[in-house]
Amino acid sequence: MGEKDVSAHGPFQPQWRYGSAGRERFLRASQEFAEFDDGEGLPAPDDPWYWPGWDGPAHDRPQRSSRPSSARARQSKPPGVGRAAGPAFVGDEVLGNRQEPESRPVDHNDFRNGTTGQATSQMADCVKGVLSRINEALTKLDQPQDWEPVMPGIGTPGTARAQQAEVQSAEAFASTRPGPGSRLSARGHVGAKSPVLVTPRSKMMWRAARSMRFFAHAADPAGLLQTRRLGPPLEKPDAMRLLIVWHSRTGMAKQMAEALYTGALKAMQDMEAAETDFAIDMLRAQDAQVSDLLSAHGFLFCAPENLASMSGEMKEFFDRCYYGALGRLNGRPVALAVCGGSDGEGAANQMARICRGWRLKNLAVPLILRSGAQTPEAVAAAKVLDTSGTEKCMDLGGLMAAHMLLGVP
Ligand SMILES: Cc1cc2nc3c(=O)[nH]c(=O)nc-3n(C[C@H](O)[C@H](O)[C@H](O)COP(=O)(O)O)c2cc1C
Repeated sequence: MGEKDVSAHGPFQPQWRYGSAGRERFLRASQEFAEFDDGEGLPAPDDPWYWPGWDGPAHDRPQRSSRPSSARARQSKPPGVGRAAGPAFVGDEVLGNRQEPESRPVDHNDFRNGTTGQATSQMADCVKGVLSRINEALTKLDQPQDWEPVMPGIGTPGTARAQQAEVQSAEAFASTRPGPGSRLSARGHVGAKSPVLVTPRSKMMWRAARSMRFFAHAADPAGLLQTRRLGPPLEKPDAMRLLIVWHSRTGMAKQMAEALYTGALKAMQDMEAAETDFAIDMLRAQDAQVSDLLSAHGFLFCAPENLASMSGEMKEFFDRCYYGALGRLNGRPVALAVCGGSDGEGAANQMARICRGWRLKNLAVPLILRSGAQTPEAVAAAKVLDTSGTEKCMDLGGLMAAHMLLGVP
């Protein structure tokens, strides 16, 4: 069978499948459609919305039958009213924007007025109402810092307020965290200098960080495994470091630590080591952190004996840092200096045992100096380190510095 020759049938002719009755129905439907779509709102030839092929402007066309169409009958509209008078969209009904056709301004070229503009302002009012109701509910619930409805463009109910609430909640959280971690307060998150845009994403990130801190806090509530440096960055971060940690109540151990420092510095100068190559950090026990231990290559611990033990503050330093540094200091050199009234062995043994736990290499037997204080008055009095004691401490400090600078294994 050959290919069908469509040209043989001439131009396209609609085939009325249902005969004259079907054709009648089609024409009636077409007319109803034209009636429904026609009206005052139709474009004129000089209208930018007018396009060629349209069957001319409304006034050129024959008047339609005044018989209301079935569509109009359903909508109970007055006859002769065009499309613009009908409900523009369902939002009009919802927002109560329905107006009588005569009073309703229609300008298809100006979307700021007429249907679109009115509906938009109505919607904005509606949203504002919803936001104010949310605010009201939150105030009743007394948790405004957890939810802050913000809608840009139609009035932001206080970005500054949201920031303030966030800072408050963060500070409240930070204040509940004991230990060194509390210094990492919310100030780092919401800085006072730079403005912070509170967005859903920033809130999400902040809450995620808070959750992580919460779980970290739950896993290590006392901060015993805290290794991050708190405070200013290290000076000379690339240098070899000698760390002197000390505590003193009446001044003797402090002078011993200073003599240790002087001796180490002198050895460094004698060996012509550059300042950039060798750093000596002297920290009071309460200020020393795990990060200080980890960044040091050698240690001098100096403390008095109190009640046959090392002093409480020195013990607190070891307690606080022991597990955070455990296994990370192996093989580094250490030397101990202790002062006592008549003894000092107990404190020296305790510190030496801790250093063994850290697997530090003991460079010398503990230096123990005795002040001879026996009475309460003598114990409470300020101490002065004599020349002999100073020299011994300087020798120990110099020994440690030389050992480190020579790189003795
Ligand atoms: C509460 C207290 C307890 C002390 N217990 C001892 C002790 O058990 N054995 C000892 O030899 N000296 C003891 N002393 C004396 C101090 O160790 C001594 O005065 C030391 O020089 C103090 O060092 P500092 O000046 O650095 O604080 C004690 C002192 C105080 C205040």
